[in-house]
Amino acid sequence: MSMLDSPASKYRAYPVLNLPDRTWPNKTLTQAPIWCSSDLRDGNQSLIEPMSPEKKFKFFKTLVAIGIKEIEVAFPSASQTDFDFVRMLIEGNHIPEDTTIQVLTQAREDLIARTFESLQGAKKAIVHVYNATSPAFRKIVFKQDKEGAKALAVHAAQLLKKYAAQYPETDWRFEYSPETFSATEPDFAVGVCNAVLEILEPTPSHKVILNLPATVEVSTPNVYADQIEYFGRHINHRDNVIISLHTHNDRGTGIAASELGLLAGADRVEGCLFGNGERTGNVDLVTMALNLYTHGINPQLDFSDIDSIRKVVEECNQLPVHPRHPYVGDLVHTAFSGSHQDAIRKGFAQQQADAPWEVPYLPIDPADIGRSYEAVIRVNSQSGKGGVTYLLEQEYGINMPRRMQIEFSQVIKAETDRTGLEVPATKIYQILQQEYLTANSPYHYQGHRLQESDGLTDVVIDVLFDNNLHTLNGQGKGPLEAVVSSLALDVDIMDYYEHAIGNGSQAQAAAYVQLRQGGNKAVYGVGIDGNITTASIKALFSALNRSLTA
Ligand SMILES: CC(=O)SCCNC(=O)CCNC(=O)[C@H](O)C(C)(C)COP(=O)(O)OP(=O)(O)OC[C@H]1O[C@@H](n2cnc3c(N)ncnc32)[C@H](O)[C@@H]1OP(=O)(O)O
Ligand SMILES: CC(C)C(=O)C(=O)O
Repeated sequence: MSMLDSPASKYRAYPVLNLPDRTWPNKTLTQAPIWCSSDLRDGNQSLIEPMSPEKKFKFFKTLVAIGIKEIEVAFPSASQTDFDFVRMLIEGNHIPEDTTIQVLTQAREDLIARTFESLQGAKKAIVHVYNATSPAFRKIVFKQDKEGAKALAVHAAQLLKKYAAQYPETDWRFEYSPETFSATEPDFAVGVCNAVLEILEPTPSHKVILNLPATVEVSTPNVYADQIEYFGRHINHRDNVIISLHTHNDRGTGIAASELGLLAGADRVEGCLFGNGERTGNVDLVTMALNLYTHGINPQLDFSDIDSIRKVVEECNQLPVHPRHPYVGDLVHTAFSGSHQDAIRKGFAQQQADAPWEVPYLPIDPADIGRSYEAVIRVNSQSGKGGVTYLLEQEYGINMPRRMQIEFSQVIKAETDRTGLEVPATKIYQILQQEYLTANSPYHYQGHRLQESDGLTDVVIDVLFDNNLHTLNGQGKGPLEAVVSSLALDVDIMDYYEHAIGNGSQAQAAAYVQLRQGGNKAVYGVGIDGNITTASIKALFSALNRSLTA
């Protein structure tokens, strides 16, 4: 078997809705939707090993801490484990006042009865019932016509009311999903939902949630948005209905579909953290929320410590989050390539604390979600001077002059080309030491004494040369000129730069000297010392030795 030359013989596009007066393309998002996590139900039902009660409880507490107020915690009629989990939450009084648990059931009386039993004693709860309504499901799974599918939904709604009446101590809310909504004829989906509403009689205080799933994503996100806008226009009791989105990601556009669905008038989003869920996953609530945040909208969810949340999710789902996953992946705030690093480094340098975020290539300030800046720049053979410079600045306080950045990045490039590996900051500093700070041959500086008179500096320098101690004498307008004069070599100083590393009594001076010796090409040397003059003299010898041994 292989791919078909003519896939139309096997696959076809789903019909699209004719909605020429659609309004959603001209809208923008201005506020967060109602969020509902389906991690403990849709997420859980798609795992290789469903979560243990302990893991579910840990996940539940994490969802509460994030600030999610509606949490689909189980499919209680599916298993004793799920049933017991709901009981544990209720009997253990683990549900915060401002949080509502939600549970799912098929539209079957035995399952609905068991579902209500699991919720006995809850202060409030959402019971969510579904049946698939699309032509394929009617034909293949249920062997029903349209009337049959509608009757199943209506009967389910009647059962919700019947069983809710048996547990009057609970404040009940209801949710109905025409499963496979996005593959259902839009007018039929509206018809089924209107019939359900006639039974459930929504009110302003007890709105009914109509959840419109892209159970399998079958079209481009604009088609889903048209379906949502059409639904919102035609559904009865619109003011007492919460339109909820539940997108999956089969075509890779689950987030786009939910975002466009919100533009099209939806009020609520169901999904899972980091996009876990059946097949390619449910819509990722974290990405949706942080997409709002990076447009300046408070998502009403807290991801200030995104890595701790990821840790819990990975542990509970036993699935890793991809290193390229938006906002949270290990590599998503990291630049390896030279031009990105250069722009990021300049961006950080120019970013004012209270100004709008404007660091190139970083759509979010990693610090806002608890990430350090450590991993923002990493160096390999794709990197340039910006990355090397950034790491030395950040990790070691070394701030090389521009021309030395160019020279030193070539040294690092030679290393990355040789090994093909990343070079971490520690290794970069080690190379700086080997190449510059310990360039002690043939002149190994031992110490010096200075004397100033009449605007001139006299210097006496002790150096090891050929393993013998030599004392050199020189005079000049400053220490460096005096040292150069002591050498009796053809040396021109081309560039000099110095700065402090750290502050207070622990501060050190870093000095950079570029010199040209004889006909050799100009090279840099670096010296670091507690004394600025000593740092400069060390830098001069570092440059001289590098030139003589080049
Ligand atoms: C898109 C979604 O994610 S929907 C949620 C899916 N989640 C799950 O299924 C997880 C939990 N499910 C389960 O544990 C089981 O499927 C149960 C307990 C619900 C039902 O188990 P069983 O009674 O053994 O039925 P089974 O799993 O084979 O389900 C298929 C039957 O349910 C019927 N069915 C499927 N969906 C529905 C529905 N929403 N309402 C009513 N009946 C339905 C099918 O037509 C089929 O009936 P048939 O046996 O008469 O042909
Ligand atoms: C039950 C429904 C909401 C569902 O999970 C889906 O359609 O994906």
